[in-house]
Amino acid sequence: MENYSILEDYSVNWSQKLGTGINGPVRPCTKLSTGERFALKVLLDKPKSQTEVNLHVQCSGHANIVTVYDVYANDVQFPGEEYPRPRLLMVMELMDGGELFDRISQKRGFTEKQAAMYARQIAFGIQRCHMLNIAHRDIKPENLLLKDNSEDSPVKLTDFGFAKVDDGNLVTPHYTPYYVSPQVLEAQRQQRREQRGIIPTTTQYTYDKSCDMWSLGVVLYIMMCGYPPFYSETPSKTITKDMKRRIMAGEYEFPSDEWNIISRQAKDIIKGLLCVVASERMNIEEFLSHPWLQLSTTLPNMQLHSPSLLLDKNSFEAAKEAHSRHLTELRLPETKLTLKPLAIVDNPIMRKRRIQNNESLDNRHLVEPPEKRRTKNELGITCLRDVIAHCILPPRDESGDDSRLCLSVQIACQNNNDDQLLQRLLHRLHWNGEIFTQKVDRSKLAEALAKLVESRTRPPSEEYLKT
Ligand SMILES: Nc1ncnc2c1ncn2[C@@H]1O[C@H](COP(=O)(O)OP(=O)(O)OP(=O)(O)O)[C@@H](O)[C@H]1O
Repeated sequence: MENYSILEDYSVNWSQKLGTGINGPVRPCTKLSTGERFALKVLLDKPKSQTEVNLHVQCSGHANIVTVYDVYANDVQFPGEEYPRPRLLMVMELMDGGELFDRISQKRGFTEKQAAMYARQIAFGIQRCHMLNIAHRDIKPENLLLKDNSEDSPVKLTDFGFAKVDDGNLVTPHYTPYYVSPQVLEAQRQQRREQRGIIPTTTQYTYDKSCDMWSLGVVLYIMMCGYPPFYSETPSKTITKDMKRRIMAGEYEFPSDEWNIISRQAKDIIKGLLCVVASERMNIEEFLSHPWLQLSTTLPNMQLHSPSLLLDKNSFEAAKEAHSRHLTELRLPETKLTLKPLAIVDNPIMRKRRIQNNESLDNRHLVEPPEKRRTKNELGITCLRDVIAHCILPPRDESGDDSRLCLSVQIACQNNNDDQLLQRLLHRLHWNGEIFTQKVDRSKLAEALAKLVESRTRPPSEEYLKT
């Protein structure tokens, strides 16, 4: 990143726009030393933009990702502004060919084979991101640009404004049941509970990479037929309730008017992508090795209907808008609330419930009935699992220290207060009852707790049952 003025290296055409997004126009610029033309994206210098630039730079340098050449941190004052503001100026390769779908709409004789060629290129771009453990999270027609106006121009992925390092992805093939670590199973178990909405947990999980695959499915579907898989009967710019229900239920069709000329393999690959259950959705490697993408395969040479249908600007705009909204919803889990375990909640409703359950303070000295002890044990285990999950997938907004982990351990201790094994294993990891006095090895902690949970959840042996 350079701190000196961009104008020492480039001349910027501030009045021309190559395109406009939420961050304002992308403008053309020319390198002074070579006369070469580039595209300039200007972002307010904020943490979110720094992440965008960072992740884009990391993924850059691949044939199917728009290359970032230079980044400048300059104070820039635009007309109407009272003072210059710190901005990041990202110099990217110039994509002169426009958006992929605009090109397709102009094509005569667009075939399945050509669609497969584009799909492969988009997938290579996604593969690059996923290999770096980066989820793009905004794969949509507007972010698929063509290098130039030639027939064989490559398509490239751009706009890393929603990209993030995907540290919570549990659905890649590395987690096949045979190789899965207990920690991952633990986290998956918790995630399933969370998805069913049964028990609120303190940890968040994401399926970001698999969201990219879903989006790829939508893009591919549109490329094949010209309309989106999930649409509302009355075209609207927002995502309707009915559309949402269909998306959630994975209800889409291959209407015969457009799809009867399309191969079974193409439909098969789309089904693999538009699979509602994220863990069963095709991942990028599976996608790229699918027979439909092996260009040696003989694909129907029929002219697809998509170009003519994409020409209907109104319905295409509505489809793009709806897909964008769905992407926003897919990204929403980040803002989920975190809730306290029930055991430590102390509010009037909980107090009343406890009294109704004969758990009032007066009764505390009484020996608890066995089923209540079992519930207590379950609660203790849940808290231990919360700690394990915290170690494996720390909450996104966790600060650099262990304070939230310590809180989670304290809660687990309170709910497992008669467990000597727990006390001993924590002691070995330098737990003083409140904090870890040395930097704790989270994977060791998770592993030790997983063993403890396992020992407490193992069914009684047959021998024991006989007595
Ligand atoms: N490298 C490029 N070369 C040519 N045009 C570009 C380039 N990058 C972006 N554009 C054009 O500018 C538009 C906006 O770019 P981009 O999507 O990166 O901006 P954004 O402000 O993040 O937009 P969004 O609203 O999609 O999040 C693109 O849709 C495209 O038309």
